[in-house]
Amino acid sequence: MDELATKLFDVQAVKFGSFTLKSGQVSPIYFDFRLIISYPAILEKVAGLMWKKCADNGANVDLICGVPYTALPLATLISVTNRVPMLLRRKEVKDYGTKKLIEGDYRPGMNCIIVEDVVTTGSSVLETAVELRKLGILVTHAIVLLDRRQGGKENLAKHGIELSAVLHVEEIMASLEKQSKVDHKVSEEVMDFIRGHQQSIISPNPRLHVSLDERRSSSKHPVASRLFDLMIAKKSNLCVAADFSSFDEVIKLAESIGPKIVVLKIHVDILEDFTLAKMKQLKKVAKSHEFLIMEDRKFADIANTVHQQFHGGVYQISEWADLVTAHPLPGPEMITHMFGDSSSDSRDTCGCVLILEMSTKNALTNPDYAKEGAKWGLMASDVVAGFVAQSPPDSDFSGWIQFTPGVNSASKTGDSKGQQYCSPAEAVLERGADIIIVGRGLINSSDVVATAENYRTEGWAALTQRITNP
Ligand SMILES: O=c1ccn([C@@H]2O[C@H](COP(=O)(O)O)[C@@H](O)[C@H]2O)c(=O)[nH]1
Repeated sequence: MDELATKLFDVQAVKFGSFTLKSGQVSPIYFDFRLIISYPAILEKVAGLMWKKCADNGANVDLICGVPYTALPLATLISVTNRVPMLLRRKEVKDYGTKKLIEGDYRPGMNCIIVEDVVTTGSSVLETAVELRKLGILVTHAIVLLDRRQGGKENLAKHGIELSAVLHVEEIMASLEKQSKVDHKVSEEVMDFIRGHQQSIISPNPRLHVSLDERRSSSKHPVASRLFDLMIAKKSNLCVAADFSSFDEVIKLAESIGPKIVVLKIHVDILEDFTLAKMKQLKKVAKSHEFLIMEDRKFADIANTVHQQFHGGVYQISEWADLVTAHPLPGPEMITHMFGDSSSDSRDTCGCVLILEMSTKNALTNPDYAKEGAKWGLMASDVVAGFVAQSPPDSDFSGWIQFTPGVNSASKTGDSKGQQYCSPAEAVLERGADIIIVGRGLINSSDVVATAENYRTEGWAALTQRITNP
């Protein structure tokens, strides 16, 4: 480390004086690592140490991505030397061609390590992580040549990113002082500045503050794309849970509130008078009022059984459901194979909605469960259109849609059987809901049309507020 610190000082990649940083602060030390490209031996040494740090930390690496621009040569060298594929993040979108911000070959669910030269607050690393996460790429580690120790490690940890640094500012100062490159006074001045300038950052969540149009273009499932279109066209994020035992009641409700909703959710197995002919009738209503039908089947068996439950039996769910819920409990293979093989038509006509968290008190769906389920969902982006949750999952992806049940404006607590409720605004603004699911709060009201309009207005206003005022 002494050798590296000296080399960086000698080529003036570490400078002392008075420097105005991006944040406006005036710093007594400046790291100009752009210079390293003029010294291939130093570049090679640094890239080697960074990759070693990464390997020592046991990070899972499928891809690496450099933060533009200074870290790009470092990332390229690491990529080529270690045969690890690289992604390129653009700073600005081109207004021609593919208009992509991230270039390269990737699949959702892949682990990407971010490579950076210097971290102060961590904001540049986070900006890159946000863009990668929008595409379903997992980002849990970043590797940096120098950590200025001004809060970056802590800030990134809050966003699920572990930062590893080859050098820390106090090591550089100690080393340069030991070798009489700087005197003790300068060293003290630098360390006082570092201690006095700890900074935090607030970061946009990858999904919560992105426009629906933009999310629609990153969505990977045709049913999710259709749902984004409906939300935009109908200015609605309302899904109604039509939990009646009579199919005629469901159809009557759908006819009256159809213009206000984007999804009608049913439990087909509680309908006493289910017939495929009545389902055809409901499909007609859904077509004319433009809403999707979600079967809240909550599949949770082995893939072979779920496949039969989905396609067969008396309900023939695959014939009519636009969305169907499933627990990730049985594992990723069930999710991948539930609709059949990759050529199955159902993959385009029906989207799986994974239940990552339940709304009930004492549910076993804890954060680790939700995190793992979300990861599996990302790996099956041709099957999964969204998820049911009470908070944004760790592995978030802006092309997915979050459905949040347990919404009821009239009850602050819940029912007497474990269900918990919150308001539409709380569901959207605090819990990350894109779509609010309202059941008894609407279907038991005396004027379902007026109540649907109230939920639609409140839910939509909250969603608009969240997008426009991050
Ligand atoms: O975690 C979950 C998952 C699904 N639900 C379903 O949503 C509705 C809620 O009905 P309310 O009358 O508004 O309580 C119902 O169909 C549940 O099966 C859920 O509540 N929680």
